[in-house]
Amino acid sequence: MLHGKPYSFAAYRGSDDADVVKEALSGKPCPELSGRVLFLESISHVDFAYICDRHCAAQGVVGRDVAKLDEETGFFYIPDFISKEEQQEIMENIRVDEERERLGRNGDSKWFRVQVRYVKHYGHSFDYHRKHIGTPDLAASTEIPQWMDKFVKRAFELVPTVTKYPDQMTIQQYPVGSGIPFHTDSHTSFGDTVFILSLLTPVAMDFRHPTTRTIVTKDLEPCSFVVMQGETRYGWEHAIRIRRSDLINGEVRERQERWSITMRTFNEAAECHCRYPALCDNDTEAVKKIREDRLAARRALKSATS
Ligand SMILES: O=C(O)CCC(=O)C(=O)O
Ligand SMILES: [Fe+2]
Repeated sequence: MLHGKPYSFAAYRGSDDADVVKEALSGKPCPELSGRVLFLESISHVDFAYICDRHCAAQGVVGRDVAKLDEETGFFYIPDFISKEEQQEIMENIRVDEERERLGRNGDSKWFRVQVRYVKHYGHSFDYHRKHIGTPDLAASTEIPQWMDKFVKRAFELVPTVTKYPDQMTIQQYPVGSGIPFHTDSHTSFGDTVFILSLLTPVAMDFRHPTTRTIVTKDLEPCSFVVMQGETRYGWEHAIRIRRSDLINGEVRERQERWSITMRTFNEAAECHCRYPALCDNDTEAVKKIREDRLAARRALKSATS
């Protein structure tokens, strides 16, 4: 950037939107600027959620300045949700399914590496590049495994606000030192409830509020279960920091390999009408296109079957 030259920044929700604008405007005379030529460049590290939510807060869209996450704000934490024996059972089921799937597919695996962690999807896959539901071939199966059934039923019993049976599940393996960057689970990919079952070792999960930048750290113990709904699910981001240890109650705790199982419901309409626009992907060009494509597919199916 040259000194003494004026620059402006525009924030987009994703690089696809930024690319569309660049393609349409850059290097061309702009009638609104008396024909002056605009030169656009894109960068990927502006924290658009922060900028956008500051703007929304000024308009009173996001009102609350909370520094706590609890059941009132949609954060449910259930320690010892499963027993150590059940944890063993789950790890064994993961291993057995893996063997069966490998045999069925001539050794082809549905485990994928994302940064340093490994992920495997059931029911619906997730495309981390597009930040939305991925193609069916990337999922290990069209349903979530039957061996999770009793745990889902347990969640229904323990958390009365859980009302929908999940149809998407992701198993993740976190090697020591790995994590997941700050994100909110895509609003238009999934419904209003996200489950996290933590396996084998503990980890600190950070939640970040986009307006206040408050960080709330929750320690996720092995065998614990988290339900995220409402404000926690839609209005905060969450992350597991990329590091080899966590500071818990003033003590350094070395990390060990961790596993997790997350479950969600598929958002068929790909629409979201939440009160948290800064973290919502409802109005992005990419999601508008997804809605159009799904509608076209439904129409094509209808005309083929009528
Ligand atoms: O593994 C976890 O505990 C959380 C994973 C997560 O946030 C996600 O997959 O969206
Ligand atoms: Fe997440």
